[in-house]
Amino acid sequence: MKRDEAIEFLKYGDYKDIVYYINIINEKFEREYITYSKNVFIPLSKWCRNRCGYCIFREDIPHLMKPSEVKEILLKGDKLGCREALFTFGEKVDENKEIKKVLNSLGYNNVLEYLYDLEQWCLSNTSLLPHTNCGLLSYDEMKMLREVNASMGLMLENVSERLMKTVAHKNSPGKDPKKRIEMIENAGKLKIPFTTGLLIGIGETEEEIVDSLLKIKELHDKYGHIQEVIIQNFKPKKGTPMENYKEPSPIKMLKVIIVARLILDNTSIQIPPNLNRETGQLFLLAGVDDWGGVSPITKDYVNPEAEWPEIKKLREMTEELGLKLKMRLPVYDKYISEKWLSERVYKKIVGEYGNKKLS
Ligand SMILES: O=c1nc2n(C[C@H](O)[C@H](O)[C@H](O)CO)c3cc(O)ccc3cc-2c(=O)[nH]1
Ligand SMILES: C[C@H]1O[C@@H](n2cnc3c(N)ncnc32)[C@H](O)[C@@H]1O
Ligand code: MET
Ligand code: SF4
Repeated sequence: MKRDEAIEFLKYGDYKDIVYYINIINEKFEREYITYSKNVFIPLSKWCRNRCGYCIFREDIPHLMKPSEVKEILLKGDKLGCREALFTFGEKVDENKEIKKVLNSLGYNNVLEYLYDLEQWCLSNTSLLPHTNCGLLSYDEMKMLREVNASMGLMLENVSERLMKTVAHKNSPGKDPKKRIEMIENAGKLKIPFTTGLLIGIGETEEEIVDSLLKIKELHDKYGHIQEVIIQNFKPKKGTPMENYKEPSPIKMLKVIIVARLILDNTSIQIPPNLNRETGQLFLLAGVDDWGGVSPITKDYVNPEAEWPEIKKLREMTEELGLKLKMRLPVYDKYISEKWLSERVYKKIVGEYGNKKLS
């Protein structure tokens, strides 16, 4: 889909245009399965150097989870059949002096050394595979974490520089699209299976949505590492600067998903089911093929009000459309190879799941 056509459709497309494109999508993209990843969410620290206008996750208190707390969640998740350890936390939390002190007392110089140790422990002691999404990282930092991660992620959010001056990102230097694009590009150079995505409804224009998708496509064409793109709908949170902003309508989301599907070719498109309880099922009609991480024990700390549907419910929602629900690992099947994974993670996956079917 060309840029102009996509913008025109997002702005003026009516019900006939929507049906027209949905038909094209379903002729072109055959699907049998909709995937999800059974995970535990580990919010290592909620302090963050940024202050995004939409974020309820961030806390001023400089807190860091203890090793014992992290291990307890990992072991509990392991017992319940989870296969992903999602480490999502504030950006550059060791810029905070008190967090730095705690890290030093644990014997670490910085938070990524601590994270590496926890992820290493996770690989050695559980069947879970780490996925890190903690904001901006340098080339060398990602190179180090690649050893112990099955995949990593960073939301582009949007390619718009303009948003850096609005309530969404004016207090968040880490949301500068130049820096985010650089990190996604570095992940490609390092051959890290990568998750990125857009946050829809934070004051962006239709042009900016299309340009963000085209940028992700460009990076993927160059490196082949984007395993999935999350189309995340903004949900207003009480007490945040954007609490009175409207969330995107279901039709807006449907149109963005259509455009994403037609721009991104075969890259998976993820819709979080807890943020789209009523509408998620309809989005499958437009080419969504992944429900993302779903947890039986931990909440979505980024959207704490939005409960996870049970796997049983997710299966019903999927099967009603004649599709099948399939569990995946945090790394998509097509990236499970020595090219895309460290020796350690690759061997763990092949050894542990090689002859077993995930259900
Ligand atoms: O529970 C959540 N999981 C989130 N995840 C987890 C995601 O659903 C899975 O971890 C990946 O699909 C890997 O399996 C993210 C992962 C990223 O790399 C980037 C952004 C997100 C955003 C969220 C989120 O808001 N809530
Ligand atoms: C982890 C990811 O969660 C998203 N995120 C942060 N706050 C919100 C919100 N209020 N609604 C929906 N998504 C949000 C951002 O895109 C971030 O990168
Ligand atoms: N703080 C990181 C970011 O916004 C991780 C997700 S938000 C909790 O990129
Ligand atoms: S969305 Fe991420 S970067 Fe922004 S304030 Fe929240 S934790 Fe920090």
